[in-house]
Amino acid sequence: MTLALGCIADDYTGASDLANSLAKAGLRTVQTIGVPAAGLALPEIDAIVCAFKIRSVPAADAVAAALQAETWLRGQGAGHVLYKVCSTFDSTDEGNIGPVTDALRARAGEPIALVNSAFPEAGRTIYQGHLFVGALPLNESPLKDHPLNPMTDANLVRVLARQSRSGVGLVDRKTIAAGDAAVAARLAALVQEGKGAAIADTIEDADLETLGRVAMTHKVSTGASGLGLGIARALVASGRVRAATSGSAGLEVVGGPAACLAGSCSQATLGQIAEAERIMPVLRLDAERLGTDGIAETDRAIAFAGERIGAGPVLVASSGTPDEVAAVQAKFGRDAAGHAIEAGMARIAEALVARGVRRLVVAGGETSGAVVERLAIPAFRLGPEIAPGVPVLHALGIAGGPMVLALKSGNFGAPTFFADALKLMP
Ligand SMILES: Nc1ncnc2c1ncn2[C@@H]1O[C@H](COP(=O)(O)OP(=O)(O)O)[C@@H](O)[C@H]1O
Ligand SMILES: O=C(O)[C@@H](O)C(=O)COP(=O)(O)O
Repeated sequence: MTLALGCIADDYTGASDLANSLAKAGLRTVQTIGVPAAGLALPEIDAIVCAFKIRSVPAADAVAAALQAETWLRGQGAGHVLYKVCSTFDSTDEGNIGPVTDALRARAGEPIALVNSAFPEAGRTIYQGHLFVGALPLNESPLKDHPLNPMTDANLVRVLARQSRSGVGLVDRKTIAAGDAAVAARLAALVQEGKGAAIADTIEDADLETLGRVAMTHKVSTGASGLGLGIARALVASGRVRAATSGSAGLEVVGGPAACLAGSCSQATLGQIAEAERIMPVLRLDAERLGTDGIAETDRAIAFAGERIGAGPVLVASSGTPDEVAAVQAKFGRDAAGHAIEAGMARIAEALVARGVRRLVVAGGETSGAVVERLAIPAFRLGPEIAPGVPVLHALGIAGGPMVLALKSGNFGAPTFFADALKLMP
């Protein structure tokens, strides 16, 4: 197997979002959880997305994981490695986008890395280095209230510079509209100025196609699904990959009980939980009690779901409003609160799978990471798309028969997302 593209994703929902974009562009794609064990049989594929949970861990740990994956992906033949980050640039001044990009670039011996988190299909655009979420600058969007990485500056050149060893420059829209040679010349000029990373503007998919072609002339880049799409289209257009009619599988019946878990506190997920209350039993966890008496609170959820899953899907949610999140964080601290709640969600998932659940929907990137790690699923192949950036995932390499999951980025999906997902997970 020779890979056309190797990807390292900083969270699990982001990984499936990217894998979905690559598959839609015709690349045969598999998502692995970390670097897979040597024995895992992979089908003939064009791209691998190695999913990690390294968005909110200490920078040194994120760098170590990414470098390990880079070595493995290069060993599989990947000429280009894309570091997949969130389209809303989720990070703090400590990292981890800057430290990992610096490390991957140094490892590849490249003078500069293109960095672009745009995903126009999901409303993420970049102009003069400023990231917009729909019509709002990042710092005015709901991301300002993210429980782990509140985004308070829309200027990605500044945001990345604060967390990078290298200087950061801008490739503006006018340069991108002028084409590949103009972008290459701008990157060369930035290298002369001593910059090691370049934020690139993007308003529409055509910009991503230019950036994808230019990225492929380098060994490493950093971006979200949009840049992945640009790179995939460049690979197909250049003839390096023959596009499959569809890089993902169609609808497959798995059957058995279904459950949904929500740990995202995004506005989108809060709305989706409210909507789900119209069609399925919903248990709202007491987040504070998860911190003080996690076993009792998760036992309550396991009993609630266990009594009902025979009759239809159920939803268990820890999600809270910004004020509720602030209160829990004031009591336990930001990281400890997040860890305790994630551990609770993982325990509930494990118990529900032990009770026969084979169809599982999880909302939230960190939450999905905690759940998938606990379930020890080594890899996924792609199923149909539920919403932009959210595919159905078929578990590979597990015992106990087929299992499907949907790992939803907190911000993604229509208000009816939980029902939409279950419809495509029969
Ligand atoms: N009620 C709550 N109070 C405080 N933190 C919470 C609450 N519910 C969930 N969390 C934590 O908030 C974080 C949400 O992150 P994540 O799951 O990645 O969602 P998103 O996809 O929206 O970023 C997780 O660490 C989760 O454990
Ligand atoms: O790029 C994106 O927006 C998503 O792929 C993603 O990474 C979302 O992260 P979470 O919101 O933490 O799920």
